[in-house]
Amino acid sequence: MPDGMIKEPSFRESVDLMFNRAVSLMDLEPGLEEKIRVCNATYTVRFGVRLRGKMHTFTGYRSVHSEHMEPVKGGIRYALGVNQDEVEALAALMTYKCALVETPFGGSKGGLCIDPREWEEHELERITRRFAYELAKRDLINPSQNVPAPDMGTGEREMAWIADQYRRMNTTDINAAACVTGKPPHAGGIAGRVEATGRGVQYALREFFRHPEDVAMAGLSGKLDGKRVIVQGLGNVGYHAAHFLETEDGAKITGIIEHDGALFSPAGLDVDAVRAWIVKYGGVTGYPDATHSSDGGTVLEQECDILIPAALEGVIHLGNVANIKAPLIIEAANGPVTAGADEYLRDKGTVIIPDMYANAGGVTVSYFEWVKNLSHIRFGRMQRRQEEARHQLVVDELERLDKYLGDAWSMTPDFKQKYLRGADELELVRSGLDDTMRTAYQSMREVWHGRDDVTDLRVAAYLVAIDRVAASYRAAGL
Ligand SMILES: NC(=O)c1ccc[n+]([C@@H]2O[C@H](COP(=O)([O-])OP(=O)(O)OC[C@H]3O[C@@H](n4cnc5c(N)ncnc54)[C@H](O)[C@@H]3O)[C@@H](O)[C@H]2O)c1
Repeated sequence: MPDGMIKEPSFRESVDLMFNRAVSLMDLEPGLEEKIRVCNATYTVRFGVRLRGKMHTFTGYRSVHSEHMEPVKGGIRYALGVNQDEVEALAALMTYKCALVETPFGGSKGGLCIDPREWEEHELERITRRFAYELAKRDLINPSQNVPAPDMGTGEREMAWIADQYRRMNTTDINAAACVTGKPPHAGGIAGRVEATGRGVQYALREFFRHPEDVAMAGLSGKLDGKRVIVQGLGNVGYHAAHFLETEDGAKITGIIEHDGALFSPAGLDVDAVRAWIVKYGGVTGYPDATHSSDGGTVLEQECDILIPAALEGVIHLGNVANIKAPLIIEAANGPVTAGADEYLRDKGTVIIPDMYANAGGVTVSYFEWVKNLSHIRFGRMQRRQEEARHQLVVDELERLDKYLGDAWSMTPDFKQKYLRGADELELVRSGLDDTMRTAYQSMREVWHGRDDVTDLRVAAYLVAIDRVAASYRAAGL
């Protein structure tokens, strides 16, 4: 967070400032700008759970930023610092993110003030079920109105509890599984959701590096191979991004910053080994094959090619921005750069791939999961229909061969299966995600390069997103 000396806007104000910068370049009809910007409603709940012999009171939030499309969508965060300003900022980012990647949702976000590490699993289950009950009875969890997902401090396990709680409260709702996404595969989830946000970060970087002019704007050249990367937060998003970049693109992860300090190794860290150490010991302290610093901030400021903040908001602020050396920052976390730091970096020429695009992989694959749940059909099978339509001639030919060859098909089972059953779910999810990340990048890029008054990707992303939200308000006649 900022040094005490420097007063910066809150997270929500920071998001609004970025929004206003984009709106000043648009020609929206009077009143529409405000309607889009404001948060529609935030529900605060305080509930008690009897644990360890006494009653504990917990505070939670669910904020609905925009219902221009329903259901609204956004994760549930478990962290001690959760507050109304934060959930409203995150809900607003969800509205713009969904519009940018064209998932048909409004924006929402929730949070519970809790340190999950302080509680046993069975205690967390009781707390989560009670929180889910409080939200579901007000339709703040509902397959057609409000669909949560994982965020910091939550994952598949919590989503399975939430889905089960909703199902118990709505036993006749045939679409109950679609009330939340990010569920484990055996509880209605979809392959590839856990990795989705980090995978999306990788796809976003691959798309960026497909455009040498864009790469040159960051003062870089070449491909991802050999690029020095520093990652802050080796949780769900940071780990998957770092793991895929290291193992599939040849990037060198030179720094990893965690809650208890940071590791640095110019030769490159073994991401899986660091992750295993964190899982075992709760942090990076003591990890043997790197230089350890108890002050994570020093590694954030190290030389590198790509900086990936993947933990908290507001980590690059007016107090440290002058020391940030990375020429390219990809915002895997939501809001890691404050509005003031953003302006400083823009003036310096640092290229920032903004959060609303960079971490949209999660909501994209959540959309696939929601569609899968509502369709009540195995995802691969549904996709097969499209495949078949596209390859109708091939399918006709296969059927003809089927009749002709009969049992002889057993000689080529893989070939036949591939065509007649469709690709497997993970393959489909990954290709759908890749396609989404490419298309969204193109839409931002057209604005970035196509308008003289647009000099950065963040404002380009806001322009595309706000334009789409405005169009849906106009269409609805509001
Ligand atoms: N999970 C998702 O699908 C998803 C989707 C979109 C955006 N995001 C955003 O990505 C960010 C991370 O989410 P996540 O799901 O990976 O959370 P997570 O809880 O899985 O991981 C967060 C990691 O950050 C570390 N951390 C905490 N405080 C830190 C500090 N001060 N310095 C360095 N590291 C610290 C934690 O120890 C943990 O390893 C958040 O901003 C979240 O809103 C997550």
